[in-house]
Amino acid sequence: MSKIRVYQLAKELGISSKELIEKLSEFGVEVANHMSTLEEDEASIIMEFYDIDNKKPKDKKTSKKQNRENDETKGKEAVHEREEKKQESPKKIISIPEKIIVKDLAEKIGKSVSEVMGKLIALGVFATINQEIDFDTAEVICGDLGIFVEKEEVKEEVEFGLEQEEDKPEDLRPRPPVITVMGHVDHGKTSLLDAIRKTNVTAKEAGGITQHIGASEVEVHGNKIVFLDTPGHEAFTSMRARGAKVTDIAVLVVAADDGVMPQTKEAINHAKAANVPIIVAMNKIDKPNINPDRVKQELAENGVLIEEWGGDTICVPVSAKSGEGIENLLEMILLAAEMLELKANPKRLASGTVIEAKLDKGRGPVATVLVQNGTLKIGDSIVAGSSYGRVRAMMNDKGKAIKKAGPSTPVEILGLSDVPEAGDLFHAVREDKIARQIVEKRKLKVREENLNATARVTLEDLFKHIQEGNVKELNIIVKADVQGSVEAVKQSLMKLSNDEVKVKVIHGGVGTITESDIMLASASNAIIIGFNVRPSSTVESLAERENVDLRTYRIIYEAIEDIEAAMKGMLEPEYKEVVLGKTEIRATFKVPGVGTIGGAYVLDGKITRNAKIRLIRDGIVIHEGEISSLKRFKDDVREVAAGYECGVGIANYNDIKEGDIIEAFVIEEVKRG
Ligand SMILES: Nc1nc2c(ncn2[C@@H]2O[C@H](COP(=O)(O)OP(=O)(O)OP(=O)(O)O)[C@@H](O)[C@H]2O)c(=O)[nH]1
Repeated sequence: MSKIRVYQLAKELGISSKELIEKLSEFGVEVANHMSTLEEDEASIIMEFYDIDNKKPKDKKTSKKQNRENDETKGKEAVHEREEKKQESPKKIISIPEKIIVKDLAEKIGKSVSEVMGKLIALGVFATINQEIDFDTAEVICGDLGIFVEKEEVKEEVEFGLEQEEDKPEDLRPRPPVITVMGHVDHGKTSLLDAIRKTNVTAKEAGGITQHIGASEVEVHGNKIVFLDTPGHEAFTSMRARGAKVTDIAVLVVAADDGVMPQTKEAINHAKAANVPIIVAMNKIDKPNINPDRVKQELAENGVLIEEWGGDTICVPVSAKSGEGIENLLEMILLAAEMLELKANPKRLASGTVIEAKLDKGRGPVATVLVQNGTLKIGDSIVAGSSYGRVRAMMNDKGKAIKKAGPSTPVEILGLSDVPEAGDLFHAVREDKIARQIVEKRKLKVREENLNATARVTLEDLFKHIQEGNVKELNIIVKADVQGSVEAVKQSLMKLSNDEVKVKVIHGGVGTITESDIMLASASNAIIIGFNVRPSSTVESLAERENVDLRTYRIIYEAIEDIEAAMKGMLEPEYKEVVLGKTEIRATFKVPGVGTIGGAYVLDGKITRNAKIRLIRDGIVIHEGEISSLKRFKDDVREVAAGYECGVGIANYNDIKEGDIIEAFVIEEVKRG
């Protein structure tokens, strides 16, 4: 038997937890309450005392005969109890939340409040009728009352009314397909999108200027098709990674003169992984020396078998340059969409995905959203990722203000509190309050996750995170003494990006490392790099508390080397710096033939004669070197501890001023575990 909770053991013994707690106390085992855990030996003392079969305390004087009689009666009772169970209806399991108010629990399980409270008191829990009890306690009480309960999975959606009820079949209407264009670089994705939009410019839209909002609608014989403007499988997959499923059909652009290339293969795999059907647009057919058959062969080799070769993938020859085949491609898209029977319910509250978002100086947060179900209207309260608000204005892809947007409509919206991220899902909700509550809850969750130290990136374990696929972006904050260094570091760091990890400098600035830098790093899981700047002790301890990896360097290339090595899993910090303490210069004295000596006070830690030091003025390192003399009164000393005064001389350095801080440190070898 392993560890067991008091209430569980009480249940096994068929006694109340209160009774068990009292009994445990008699045996010298003090427990706090019914939820306390008992060690194996503690539990076995009690098990020995109680006869588990009888569920009664053992009476040592009971004769064997009596025991036999007891057994017989017990047998009879058991048979009777069986018979009784047969007549009972099957037990229902009641779902209750993580926390529940006493009277709500009573109502839920169909018992009187006094009955529930009675059980609570028996457990040693003195809760009032309006007080909350946790699931574990509720489970025990319900168990005593012969009711099975299970923990309710409270989904945010359900809690806040985002619950997606099944649409009724009669409410469903056909909706336009949403297309992503993918393919190898230079095979003509952008040209194809442009050509498609051009074929669609009607005389009414004079000048044919298409507003760039992240997605555009084209109309073919009265049917709409929506194209996402950001071509490429990276955008497609990054959305998908965020849980958004936006694309109905992928158009795979393959240049007829080039064939299947590495990114074509990637695009195929990404579309397949998402279960999105592919239509091949064989582009550049206007060019001489093309070989469509070879391209089809290569496609087949990569798992895309086109119709004329017995497969089910449509292949349309096109030229984005001359416009040839574009109409045909659009018709084929409509045909394929028809097969998919895409439907949505325009009657419900809108939901969909954020396609693009930015902060506009004049208009505030601007987001392009694709409505995927329901109808979005001006004035609707919405929540998108960690932002919420009311739709103040809506604009379609032609730049026209609109009042409502149905399924498969891309619209630019104004009115959000913050800039959401591409790939965030959005929902219209019944009232502002709900939107706000959802966002507050989401932000709290993000913060909690960020506080989870194990999720933090440090250079030491960066490689491991990369290999496990946990890190796709390495966020870095750069602080330096001069702007030139900030820029230089930023540039060099960004160049370290590779296929697996994007190195991103999320913030850079001149000056010492501040508390706000630490909080930014903490919220964005970033590493802080400082050049010739030192954090104050307060900032250092905040970094420690927030588990932020903070590193300071004197030479730029050393930082770059460290990060590069960390990304390759070869970081070998054989030595590390250990700060001994900080000493403040309170006066200076010129000593002829020696130089400037600082009259100093050790603020924290200690200063030692053989330590290395750096001289810090207003958070900026102005000198790094060694101590030339350390004295208390007239005597040379090896070290001076916090709270004592001393005289400090710095080797070959005289520019010491009142208020300067001397940070003493030693270099220690790091034992790599
Ligand atoms: N002859 C000919 N050239 C084309 C055609 N389509 C595109 N091009 C040319 O091919 C080159 C690449 O086209 P893009 O549309 O920029 O290709 P892309 O796939 O969007 O490229 P990235 O955006 O860089 O990935 C450009 O020089 C186009 O003018 C076509 O149908 N015929």
